[in-house]
Amino acid sequence: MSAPNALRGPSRLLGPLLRVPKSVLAQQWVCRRCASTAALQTSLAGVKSQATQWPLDRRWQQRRGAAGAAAAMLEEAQDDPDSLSVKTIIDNLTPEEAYRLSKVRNIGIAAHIDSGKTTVTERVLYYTGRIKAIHEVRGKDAVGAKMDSMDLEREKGITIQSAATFCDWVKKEEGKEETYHINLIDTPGHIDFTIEVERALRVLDGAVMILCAVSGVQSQTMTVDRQMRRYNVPRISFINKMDRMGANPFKAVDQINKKLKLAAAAVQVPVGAEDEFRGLVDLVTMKTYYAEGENGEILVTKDEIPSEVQQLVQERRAMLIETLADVDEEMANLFLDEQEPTVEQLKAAIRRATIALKFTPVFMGSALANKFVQPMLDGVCDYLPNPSEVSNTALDRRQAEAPVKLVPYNSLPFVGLAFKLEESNFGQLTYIRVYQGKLKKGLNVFNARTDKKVKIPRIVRMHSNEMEEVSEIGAGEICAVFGIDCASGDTFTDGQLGYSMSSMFVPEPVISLSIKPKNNKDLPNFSKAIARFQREDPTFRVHFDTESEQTIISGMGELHLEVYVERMRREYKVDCETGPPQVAYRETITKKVDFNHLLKKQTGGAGDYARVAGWMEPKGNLEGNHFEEQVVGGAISEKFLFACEKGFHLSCEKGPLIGHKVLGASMVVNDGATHMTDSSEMSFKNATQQAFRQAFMQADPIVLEPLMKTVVTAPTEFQGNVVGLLQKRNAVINDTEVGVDDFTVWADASLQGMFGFSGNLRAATQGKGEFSMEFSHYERAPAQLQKELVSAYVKSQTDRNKK
Ligand SMILES: Nc1nc2c(ncn2[C@@H]2O[C@H](COP(=O)(O)OP(=O)(O)OP(=O)(O)O)[C@@H](O)[C@H]2O)c(=O)[nH]1
Repeated sequence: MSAPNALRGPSRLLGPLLRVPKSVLAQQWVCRRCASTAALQTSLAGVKSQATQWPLDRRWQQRRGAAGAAAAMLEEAQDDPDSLSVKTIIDNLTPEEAYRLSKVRNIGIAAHIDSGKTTVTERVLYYTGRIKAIHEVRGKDAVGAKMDSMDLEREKGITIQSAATFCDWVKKEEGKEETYHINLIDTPGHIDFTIEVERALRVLDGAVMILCAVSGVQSQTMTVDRQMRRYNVPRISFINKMDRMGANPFKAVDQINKKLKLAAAAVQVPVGAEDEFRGLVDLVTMKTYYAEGENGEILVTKDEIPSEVQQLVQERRAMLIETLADVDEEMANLFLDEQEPTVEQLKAAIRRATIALKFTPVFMGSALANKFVQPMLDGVCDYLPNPSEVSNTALDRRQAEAPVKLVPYNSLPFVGLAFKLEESNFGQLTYIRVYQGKLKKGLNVFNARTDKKVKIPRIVRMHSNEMEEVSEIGAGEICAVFGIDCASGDTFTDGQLGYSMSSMFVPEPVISLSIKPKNNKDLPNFSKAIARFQREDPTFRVHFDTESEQTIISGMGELHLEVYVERMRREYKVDCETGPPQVAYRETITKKVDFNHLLKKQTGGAGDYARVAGWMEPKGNLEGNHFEEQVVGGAISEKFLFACEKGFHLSCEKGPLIGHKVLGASMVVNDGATHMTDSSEMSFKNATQQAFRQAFMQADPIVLEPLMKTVVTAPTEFQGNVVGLLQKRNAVINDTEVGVDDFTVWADASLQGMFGFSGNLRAATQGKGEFSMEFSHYERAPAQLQKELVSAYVKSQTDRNKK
């Protein structure tokens, strides 16, 4: 049996847009080979037609009465752009709804690898009474932290999947107690699992950015900073590991200001340092806290500020006020009038500036030493927005995709976004952020992409891998539902609204491997696992390469793919064989070339006739490819030109030089000829593909390779070893920073050159070095590498033709 035509060629890492129909076919093909129709169906279900037919505006008009004042207000607000402010919405909330929302926080915890996200989250759960005992990441009791529920996470001591939980924090202030409901997502730090951070930040209203008190801003801090900016997520910062030798929170504050270019100021000053770290002075209230109790659960507040930090407290408080005055008008006025702000004025200014994304207040503590996670939790309540203070919009597909504001009223029609899928023992679990209206058990909801109606059978609140069943979830909250078939990023509405929300940013994979089960009897489980992983993780891609007859998995890095191979073994009992990792090369052209190509075949019956002429040239950038027709006088009719364009895009999927995708090529067709009977869409498509191939090869084609931003950190004594390792791999070192006991190197390195680096680094640093790599851009491959790749491709083509 031969593979479908469209799939001929490896097209290793198919792009997300063009890929949709092709990957469906690819999955079909993989699944057919694996003889698993169940897997085929599930794979297909994930990538249905993008075309959406909206249900008519059926009940909306009739229901307006029922939705009441809120709906009328919203409609008015949508009609009048000036009234579309968050303030209008808040001012019109009923007191009950305003109160409910003011006590909700949806937050994420994001940071560089090993900064202590999971350890902090464990303390949050403990202090809020969600768990009864503290267990450590890689702890001696072998239980492991609550949020690292996967065995693999506990063994490796890293977070692989983000985990959601919720808790109630009773904030005590001046004898008053207020309970806040916090939905929290702990995200992985490793760049290979970056999609988990993307999707969490897409739906959260605020974040806690954790930094290590010794290392400060690290490479992944910069990545999460970019991600928080991408989704406009306000953040507070928490400097963890204050107990470590060399801890310097103010260096980290400085780095947030300078490296992240975000105004930051400490809102606390430590009392004692490193293993003597014992207290904190709050610069807003000017009170001192000490942690007592077996697990630091008792916070003792004192009015006196210890004499040894009094001067530092004055300096740092002045810096806090000055920094705020730079970003907040009210504070600037007080500052200019030389007035001392009150506690309320300071808190209000920090809150305004944080929510306006202009400032981050910096808290500090040591999660492992059970010190001062509670004041950070107060900071979440005081300074991060509630759901009604964040602007969320959808596109109204019935109104030419006009942006519409989503309002967290319970009484409005339901709108929610499925941001994460996970297979559980009870079936597919879909995490949903409810933006508007209520999600109720038994409610019929419509998937905005497929327009399919589904009934919500079960709603749960997640607590890591445990769940609590609920009958409804209010606007502005996060939950998970069972039994709905959808893809990550799908919008659900109750059918009255034609709304669709933007999905999260999905980075392109850069590395691939061939994979097959060691044992043929495992094929059905293998395809089941592949279908599941693909559905859950949009950065994990699979296609079948018809030339090598291999299944190819692609992802964000070696660790990413390793984890899936390991999960296949553990969760599906399938041992796999994998090939060496492959790089997602690209091809492009470097000069302009004219073409004039005639396809003419007469083999009895209807022939093939198509002539296409024009030119190919570099597009000027590497963002996709470009096709244009400039035919005058009807030399080629409209429908044949459409076929030419199709031929062009097909050619770009598999370049003539080494069979990888083409980037940055532009093709203009400005002339041609048609035959009365022998011309067809097929002949024009084929003629364009042939012209493309010839012109491409004359246009000095080159291979592009992915360059990776690489950051290595290790104890200073290993600096020579690490630099030597990087140089051996032809990395270009851009910067080095030597800290108290660690040093960090920033380098640009080719992905190919970095294969297997983690093993070498481990050996060269006694396992103490760590590194991260993130795709930066494509760059021309060295001539020798291009030569090798071209000859390997030519050989594989010749071998194939001989078969
Ligand atoms: N000294 C010290 N070590 C800490 C502190 N907090 C966490 N650690 C340790 O740092 C290591 C990493 O902690 P995790 O909580 O797993 O860090 P993470 O940021 O969740 O890690 P990833 O999700 O894998 O990026 C563990 O060995 C912790 O015990 C702290 O306050 N002080």
